[in-house]
Amino acid sequence: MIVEYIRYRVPEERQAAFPTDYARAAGVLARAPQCVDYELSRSVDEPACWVLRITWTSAADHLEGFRGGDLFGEFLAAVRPYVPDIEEMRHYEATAVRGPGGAVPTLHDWAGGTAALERLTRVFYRRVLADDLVGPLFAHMDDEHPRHVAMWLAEVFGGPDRYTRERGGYPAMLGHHLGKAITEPQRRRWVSLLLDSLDEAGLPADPEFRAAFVGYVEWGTRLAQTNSQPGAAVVRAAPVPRWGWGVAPPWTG
Ligand code: HEM
Repeated sequence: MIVEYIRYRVPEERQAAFPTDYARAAGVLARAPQCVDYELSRSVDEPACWVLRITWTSAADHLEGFRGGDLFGEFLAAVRPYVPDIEEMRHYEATAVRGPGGAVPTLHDWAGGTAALERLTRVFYRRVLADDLVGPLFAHMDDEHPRHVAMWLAEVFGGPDRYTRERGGYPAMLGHHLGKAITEPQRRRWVSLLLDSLDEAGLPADPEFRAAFVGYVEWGTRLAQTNSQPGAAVVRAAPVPRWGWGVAPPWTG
């Protein structure tokens, strides 16, 4: 993906029409398969200055696919009056310097920290061991297993990266599932036992937290199940995933 920034300084006489014309152009971007997303912002310090950010699937897709395609004529018709007002038009590549700020709590902190996740996994594995369908898979598990899984969840949910530093990170976690041949009924039981444990462990019950939690667990268990099949083609090295709030950040009233 590549990000294009277009900076405009729009003279007084064209400022009123600019947002309306760009709303028309945005309708074209919304239909363009090369466009991932876009955002137009206006400067509060200098209201004549506007910045349009467009994320394209690639620079070539923008320059050849979009500009050479059927939609470009319609796009250009909407923005042509403002071409002389462009001060900068460049493609930028994202760097590793990125991440969420402190304004939105991590799922780890919202859950109550690592202590809350340890409470959850203690309750969960008690239920797991008593379960006829998944219990036998865990018959030989270590006493520390619940704490290790809490450590994994803590890292995934934006807490300390202790599973990576102390337990071998993603490759180690993958290794625990290889060859286990987890079935779909077993995966589903694992998920429902974990979800049933949330209330008993006293984790937050707000819709946003529970939706994010379910999203991760559904994703993670499907990967674990796929990777556990004999002969599965697995991704052997990867960082521990980091899971966020998705489209519904925490409701703070
Ligand atoms: C989000 C999904 C999952 C996560 C985050 C997860 C996490 C983990 C972690 C971190 C370990 C290693 C613990 C350690 O370092 O000691 C592990 C081991 C294991 N997991 Fe999972 N797991 C998931 C899904 C599943 C599912 C769906 C099953 C089966 C129904 C399963 C069965 C096992 C088994 C059998 C082990 C090894 C137990 C032993 O040591 O004997 N996991 N899991």
